[in-house]
Amino acid sequence: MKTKTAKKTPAPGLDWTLRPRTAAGMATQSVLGMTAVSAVGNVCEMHWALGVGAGLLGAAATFVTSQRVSMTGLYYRAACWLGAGGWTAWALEAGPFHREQLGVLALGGLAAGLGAPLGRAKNDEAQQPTAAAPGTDIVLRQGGEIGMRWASYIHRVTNMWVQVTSVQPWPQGGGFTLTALLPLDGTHTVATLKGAADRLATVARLPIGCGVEVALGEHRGEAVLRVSTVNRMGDMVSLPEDYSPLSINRPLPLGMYRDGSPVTVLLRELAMLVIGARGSGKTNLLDLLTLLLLRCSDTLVWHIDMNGGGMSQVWLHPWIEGDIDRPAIDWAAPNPEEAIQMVQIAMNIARARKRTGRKLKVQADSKLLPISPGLPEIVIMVDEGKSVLAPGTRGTAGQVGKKLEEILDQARNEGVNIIASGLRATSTTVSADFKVQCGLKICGRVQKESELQYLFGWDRIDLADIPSVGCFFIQADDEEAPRPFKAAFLPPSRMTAAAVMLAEGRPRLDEAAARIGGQVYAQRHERMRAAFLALDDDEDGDVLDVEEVQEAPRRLHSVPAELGTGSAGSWANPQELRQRARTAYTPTAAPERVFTAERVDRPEPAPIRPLPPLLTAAIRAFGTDTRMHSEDLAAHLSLDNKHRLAELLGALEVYPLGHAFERGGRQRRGYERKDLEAAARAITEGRQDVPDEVYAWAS
Ligand SMILES: Nc1ncnc2c1ncn2[C@@H]1O[C@H](COP(=O)(O)OP(=O)(O)OP(=O)(O)O)[C@@H](O)[C@H]1O
Repeated sequence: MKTKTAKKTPAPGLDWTLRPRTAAGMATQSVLGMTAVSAVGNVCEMHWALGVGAGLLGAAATFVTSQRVSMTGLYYRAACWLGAGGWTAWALEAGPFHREQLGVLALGGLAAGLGAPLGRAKNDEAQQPTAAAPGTDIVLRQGGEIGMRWASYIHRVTNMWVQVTSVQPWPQGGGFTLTALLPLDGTHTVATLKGAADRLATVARLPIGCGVEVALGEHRGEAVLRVSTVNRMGDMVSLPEDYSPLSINRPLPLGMYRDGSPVTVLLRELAMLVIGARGSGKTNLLDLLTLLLLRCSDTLVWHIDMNGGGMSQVWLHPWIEGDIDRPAIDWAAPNPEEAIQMVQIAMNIARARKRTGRKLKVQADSKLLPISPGLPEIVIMVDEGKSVLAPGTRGTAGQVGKKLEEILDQARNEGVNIIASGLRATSTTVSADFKVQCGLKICGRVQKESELQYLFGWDRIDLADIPSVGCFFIQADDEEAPRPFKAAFLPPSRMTAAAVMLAEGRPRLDEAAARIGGQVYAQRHERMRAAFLALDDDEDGDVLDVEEVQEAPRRLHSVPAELGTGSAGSWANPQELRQRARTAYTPTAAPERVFTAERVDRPEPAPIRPLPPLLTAAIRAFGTDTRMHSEDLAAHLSLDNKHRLAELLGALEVYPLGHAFERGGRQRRGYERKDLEAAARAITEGRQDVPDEVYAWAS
């Protein structure tokens, strides 16, 4: 009786090509070919020199055209050509089919056949057919045992037999990428495999945090499966200490996929929606996005967080404390009144740019308004969006929500974009329209799997793929399955240091837009300072007073290790951790006040030490370059000469590079930007003293 499987297995077709399959076949074909050529040559009375010429030509061509062949292989191939040429010349001269000639030919053919492995190209071996899956006709040309096993899993789950063409282990281990050809009968598409990804992970018994990601290969009949076999989602992805300029026109790095490749987002083109329950790592992700946008020399960051401006506080801290003159966040709205003014002005700016941007687009031959430091993008980041994004929200918050939808609809091209975040993804927290307008969707742990389905419009997503805090799914294309990734971790101390270093160099709103903003925009910093200082007063009163701060270290000892500095790999379910933290923090003296885990998780930032103006000016002088000659830097800082520069920077333990480098056609010694940035960090973190003479420098 024929089984269903047998019906689906493609019948092997006849192969009419003359390509030899084995070494013996190749030797036999060559011997027969030479015999035939010499017979025809004798009939046509060809000169014996033709045989010699063909042999020499073939040997020479071997050295020129052979790829991935070892030296021994090249000599082997050349020897075959010379042997064949010599024998053919002999046969042309003496006439074919003498007994000695045929004997020599047979011996030569045997020797060539035995030596064939020497001449094989380096990956030929891998292309040899390996064993077929038991009971099937499939031939796994590559992929070996793993490929066979996965072809069998795929068959078990989808009832289709694929041909695995390669299995490539990931460079850093922890999984492999498998490429497979789908059956030629057209009964299945890559979508079948996409829909079966979580079942495949189950059948393969992959560990928690591991899974299968399916993508289209080089053509419609090829599928690529990224299979993770070691849970790397618990690893900490640390952020390189780099504050060099970026651009909103280029992809920005957010973290790492399971296969170790970077996750990047192109925010010039797409709005973003970030969803995650409390404790999912959403705040860290928003902080990371803020940092990346602050590094963009062509982007202004506007924050809306109507729940007390929490998203902006650490970033504004050095400015509120008077350590820097300009806030890193260009505009922060901690209440609905400020937020509505912000979104109205943003929309007005977009409308004006629509009218005036035509020429710029034509000049730049671009459909999108060309964004640059002189015409910056405005990115409005909205945290805890439920209060504004939920359909039916009334009052000022509701108006803010409507305006944000309008911006999403109409302003992206004109360089006004939105990153919104919320705790839940349901039809009552984020409207379907808003969701659709956000081309980039990111979701961390949420209360229900149905929220993932609502957000991504994708049926089979498993929360087991994002097992720990800081893990998210990302989707930039509704047709593609969301991919799990681990966000890079940004410690709060790095945020304050970055705010100090980046604030001064932030771009300014273009004049036309600033005019539209009028007095409301011009006076935003006064209102921000007053609003955030008022929030400080509220918080101090409600949450933590001085005695409690002194009490806190004693209570901290009872916090579960996972919430301290323990390794990320050991994190348990975030909800559970938060519950345990709450228990550990239940105060004995004042039961009505409960210190939440957030307090523990987000320690107060270290005190900021002002950066010497000399250093900030020097860092700015590099622009987008990484190195600068000493003479140029000294001139930029209006210093008498490079020796004075060396004295002042040397006092901050910043020294010129030990070798000369080329800039502007000249080879000179000079400084590296990252050394100056490291000194700035050391100063803000209190590791480096600043002598008075360095502070005394004025531009
Ligand atoms: N990508 C990450 N890698 C490692 N640790 C992280 C990561 N993201 C967050 N954490 C840690 O997890 C804890 C919770 O993170 P975070 O505050 O970002 O969560 P949240 O979802 O915003 O929660 P809440 O809304 O309560 O603030 C923090 O202590 C933070 O140190």
